[in-house]
Amino acid sequence: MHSKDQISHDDYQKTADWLMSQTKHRPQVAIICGSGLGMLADTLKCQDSFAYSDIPGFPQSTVQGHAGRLVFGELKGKTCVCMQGRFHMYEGHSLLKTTFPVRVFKLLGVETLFVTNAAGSLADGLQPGDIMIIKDHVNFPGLVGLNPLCGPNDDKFGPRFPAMSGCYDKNLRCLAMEIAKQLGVAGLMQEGVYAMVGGPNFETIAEARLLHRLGVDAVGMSTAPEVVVATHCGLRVFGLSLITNKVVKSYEDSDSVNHEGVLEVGRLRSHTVQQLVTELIGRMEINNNNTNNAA
Ligand SMILES: O=P(O)(O)O[C@@H]1C[C@H](O)[C@@H](CO)O1
Ligand code: HPA
Repeated sequence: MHSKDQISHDDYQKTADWLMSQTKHRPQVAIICGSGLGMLADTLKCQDSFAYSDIPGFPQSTVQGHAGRLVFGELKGKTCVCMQGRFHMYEGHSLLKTTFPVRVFKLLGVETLFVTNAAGSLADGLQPGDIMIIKDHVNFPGLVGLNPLCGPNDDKFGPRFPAMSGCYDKNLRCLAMEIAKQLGVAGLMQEGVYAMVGGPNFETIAEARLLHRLGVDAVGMSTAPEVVVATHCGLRVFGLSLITNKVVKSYEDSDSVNHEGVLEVGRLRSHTVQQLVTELIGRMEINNNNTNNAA
């Protein structure tokens, strides 16, 4: 990794300190909103919000459907911070920039990270509009060395060789399914494996077939680097993929996916995703094992 790509502990701390000087909220939960899912942030009470362009050190969002605002507020008695817009590798950000907010959240005292994304389904049982609870991921860029943890390890955040088994918290996954039953939306939900590809192009048919054979249930262009960095620094993680399209796996199929269609399904399911996340945040216990929470 080139030294100009490095971000020092002080750089993260400066951004965290600036945010703490601008808001009284001390978040326990951080939520990253996927494409078309930014409305989650609108439900926070007593909001303080900041354009990414005003936050020292923050990258900028360039993708349609990612507003570029950090929103602090209360949800069901928990203090939250919500990213209305995330950063993707394909936008040209380094992976450390892509995941910059996650370490800032850690320094703000966050103990649980919620990640949401839009994804295409490979599993036959997952239809557009379904919601997949992420059980595990395949980090394709990571497997070939495109990993935000490459380069010198920052021991203050976590170990050189962090385990990734169990990185999607099992208790939260079970609670989410229980809540889905109570909300009457269990029929839309199942657990599955998410794979991150680099994008920005959608998959070829041969790539789709390969992913399917490898056991991938849904594919997207984000999330894995954020989860790797969150797990490295000890955050508990919960993830949801909104299935926005079926990935074309047949040469006979004339369908093709586009970003507008992805955003449209996001709008259609926004209410359900919002209900699920809100209930889950309300009912989950906070461990307060993030020592920075004293701030
Ligand atoms: O930010 P997410 O992962 O939800 O965005 C997905 C992947 C691409 O950025 C975009 C394609 O439509 O949606
Ligand atoms: N492939 C990759 N990323 C995506 C897709 C897809 O089919 N749908 C939404 N994000």
